[in-house]
Amino acid sequence: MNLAAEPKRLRIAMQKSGRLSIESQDLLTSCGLKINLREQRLIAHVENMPIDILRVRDDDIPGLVMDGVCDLGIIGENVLEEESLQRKLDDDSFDYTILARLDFGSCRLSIAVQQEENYSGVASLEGKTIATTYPRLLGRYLKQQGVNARIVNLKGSVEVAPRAGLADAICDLVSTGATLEANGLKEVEVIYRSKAVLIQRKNLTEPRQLSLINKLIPRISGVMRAHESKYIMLHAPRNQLDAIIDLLPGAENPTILPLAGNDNVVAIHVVSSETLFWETMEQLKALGASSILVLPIEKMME
Ligand SMILES: Nc1ncnc2c1ncn2[C@@H]1O[C@H](COP(=O)(O)OP(=O)(O)OP(=O)(O)O)[C@@H](O)[C@H]1O
Ligand SMILES: O=P(O)(O)OC[C@H]1O[C@H](OP(=O)(O)OP(=O)(O)O)[C@H](O)[C@@H]1O
Ligand SMILES: [Mg+2]
Repeated sequence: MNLAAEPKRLRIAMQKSGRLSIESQDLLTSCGLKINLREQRLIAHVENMPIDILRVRDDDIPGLVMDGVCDLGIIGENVLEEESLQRKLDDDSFDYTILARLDFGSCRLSIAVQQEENYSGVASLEGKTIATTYPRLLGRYLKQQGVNARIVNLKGSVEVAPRAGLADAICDLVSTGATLEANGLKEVEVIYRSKAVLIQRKNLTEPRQLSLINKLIPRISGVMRAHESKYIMLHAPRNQLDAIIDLLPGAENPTILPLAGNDNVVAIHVVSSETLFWETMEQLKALGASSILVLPIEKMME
């Protein structure tokens, strides 16, 4: 067998274990990739497509894609942007393309100070020490704000730095704010908002790989659209049809079906682009609707 003539398998890097790993894997699985992750291996083969999944620390993913070791990567924008800024400073290459902004990994990079501190704006950080895992993003923000502060680069446990006397403030990822609260800190400035993204390396030219990517992208959009959408079914009295349809979010073209043996009631089926809130369900019920079902949608293609 002539191995050199074998087309290369597409390599996708994703986080092995952490905040992005389950959703990255679920996304790929929902796109039809059969991934065998039973073994704790670095590389997992996709059984039904010429794709390999590399499972690594998230910090390594931007570099693996920028250096062309992997073709695609799923990564938080915060880590991607930090790596890009670092590479710019080092005069290193930092080329990539964002193929899709994903619907998970939402968080913000924020500056926080001790709860009892009298914070009066970003200027009050002048001359202070700020601990962070994101020195380049923080450095860029402080420069834009014209503030001189000392940045202490920590790889973890940033939130304990003020109490440990290592810093006056921190700059760390926040989602619910529970970590800050548990450590006696308050969020005072949001400096960056992040989501997970799918990135592609530059200079990817192999036709078979490009056609695989062109197949994956609409599937990813379809999965994300399905996550946002719901299939709603209900029974409605005919004389309240208009009022009921008005209450259904995104129900431009509902399907109206007759019910056997009852001319006064119809079934309404609708794909809604939004969640149906309990309040709306209660209003529907008050208008005489019954048997209201809200179902998740697995896949969508238009
Ligand atoms: N609280 C959060 N809520 C939502 N997304 C988050 C949250 N914290 C982090 N993220 C996103 O998930 C990414 C990975 O976070 P995680 O905490 O798993 O990283 P890590 O500890 O550096 O993992 P690794 O061991 O792979 O280096 C972050 O870079 C960010 O994009
Ligand atoms: O605002 P919250 O909802 O509390 O989330 C914020 C925390 O989440 C992340 O850490 P994670 O829990 O992933 O653990 P890690 O510090 O080990 O990465 C992040 O580094 C914060 O510490
Ligand atoms: Mg990491």
